[in-house]
Amino acid sequence: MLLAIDCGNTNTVFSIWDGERFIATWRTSTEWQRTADQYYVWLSTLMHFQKIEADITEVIVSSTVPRVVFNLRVFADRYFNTRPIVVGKDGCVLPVDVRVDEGTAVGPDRLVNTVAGYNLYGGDLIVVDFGTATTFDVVDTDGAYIGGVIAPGVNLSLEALHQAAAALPHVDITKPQNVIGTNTVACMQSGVFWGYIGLIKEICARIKAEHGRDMKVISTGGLAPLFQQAEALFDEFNDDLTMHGLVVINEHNRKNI
Ligand SMILES: Nc1ncnc2c1ncn2[C@@H]1O[C@H](COP(=O)(O)OP(=O)(O)OP(=O)(O)O)[C@@H](O)[C@H]1O
Ligand SMILES: CC(C)(CO)[C@@H](O)C(=O)NCCC(=O)O
Ligand SMILES: [K+]
Repeated sequence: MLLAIDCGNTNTVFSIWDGERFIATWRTSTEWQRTADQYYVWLSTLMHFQKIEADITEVIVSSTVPRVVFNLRVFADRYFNTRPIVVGKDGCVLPVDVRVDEGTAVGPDRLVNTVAGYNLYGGDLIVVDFGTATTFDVVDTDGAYIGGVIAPGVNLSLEALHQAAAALPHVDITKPQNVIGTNTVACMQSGVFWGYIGLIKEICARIKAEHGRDMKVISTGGLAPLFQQAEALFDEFNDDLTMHGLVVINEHNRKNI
């Protein structure tokens, strides 16, 4: 079975793929100090608790945080006796082209989303991922990653207001009833929520105009449904998009060996 690991700047997700479906998914915070042994204690405890008996023989990693990769390599080697495939590193071939400025290190999560989007929905896509940052990945007709947009994440925007202004509290995102807030929290939620609706609409419209072809908009990440509920911004929502991309890239590389 395959263990797929998606490390974001905030959270790391582990999923076990049995060849047909994901039989389990667990989430932990991303901490570069965590050792191989700590990963194993955490993972084996959860597997035991949920009575999951998986014979893990393959590991694939996508990490937006370079420092965690070393310990995840040790983890795969020590506990599953396998060399992991690491997206964006030597030994990992992508099934799609990457057409960006020379020397640009595209976030591996964006490459994985591109592969997943093309595999599931075909070419000419905008993939919107609501993580620490909100990214828009543009997928060409042939599946190539051809660039995109990086915007501050939703929670990051709220946190930045709180950090920078003494009188602004810590606030969670929600869909406000009105645009005109009548208290501080409602004003902040309105700014970020409706500001984000505008940001998504404007960026997608401009990408479509620049690309000059019809495009589907695919969303992923926990916050996508919140925005979709206010306006039909996305053609599809797929919460497992990144994990699906890791499975596709793993199969592509194991075949190529
Ligand atoms: N309604 C909601 N209100 C506030 N936060 C939410 C809501 N729904 C989901 N979330 C948050 O969204 C997060 C899931 O997003 P996702 O996994 O895509 O990004 P992340 O793990 O936070 O970022 P990264 O991948 O960059 O580490 C969860 O951590 C959760 O806290
Ligand atoms: C933009 C993030 C932080 C989103 O997770 C990640 O994809 C990243 O660190 N990217 C590197 C720069 C780039 O993708 O062009
Ligand atoms: K993510």
